[in-house]
Amino acid sequence: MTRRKLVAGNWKMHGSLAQLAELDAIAAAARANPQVDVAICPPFTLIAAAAARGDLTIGAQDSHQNEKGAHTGCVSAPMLREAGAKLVIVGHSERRTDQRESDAEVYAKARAVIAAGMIAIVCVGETEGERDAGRAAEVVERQLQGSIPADGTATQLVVAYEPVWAIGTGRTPTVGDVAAMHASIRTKLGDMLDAEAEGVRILYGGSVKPSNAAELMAVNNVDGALVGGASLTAADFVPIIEAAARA
Ligand SMILES: O=C[C@H](O)COP(=O)(O)O
Repeated sequence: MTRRKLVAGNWKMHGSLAQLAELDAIAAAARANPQVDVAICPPFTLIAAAAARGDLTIGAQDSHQNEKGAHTGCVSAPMLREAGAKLVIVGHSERRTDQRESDAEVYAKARAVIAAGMIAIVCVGETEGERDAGRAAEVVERQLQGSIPADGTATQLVVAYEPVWAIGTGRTPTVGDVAAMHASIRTKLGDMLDAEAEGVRILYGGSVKPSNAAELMAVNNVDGALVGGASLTAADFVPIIEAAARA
């Protein structure tokens, strides 16, 4: 099956109204490479302004699992959609660590995002210690089992494999390790989602740069990238979009 590649930028806790100027060149690259889906996920405060700027797909980095309620400081999926978000990252390893999010919470958040009519990008990935102990595949399988809503459709569900030790470090797994993990994720999705699994895009994330994007995007079952640091400027992000378009 042919899956459209998705290149999503996660700005994390970076950015400002002034930095939204970067989106113009990113949007131009998205228009020039229509075979690739492109998105930027800025902080909550910038979503509405980013979405109002033009036709680039804008996402969020987290969502609460409830539609509304007494949850000070939180933002719900319907609120994100109203602000202009079309997709939401859930279960990023930084939230699993910093906010101690469990698989069950990530599952509930993914369901809320899908129920609000958006795409959920569910993140999974092992720590360095887990990989060194030979437990990477087992850890990722457990995260998938606990975090992925089995009632989702392929069009509203994306998985991002992000080895924690590769995030922001400049280190990446070998192409062979990426291929093995993405194949194992595809198999697990098949067990959970039956035929729907073939359409689910599996992104690779963790130190994706212009210099390594082409080889990563060419790996079997790599359907795009979730990019952190290199998504902050058009100069770095556009070549990654172009590499995905060529893959
Ligand atoms: O969500 C993005 C990832 O955490 C990757 O971040 P990075 O590209 O800065 O390593």
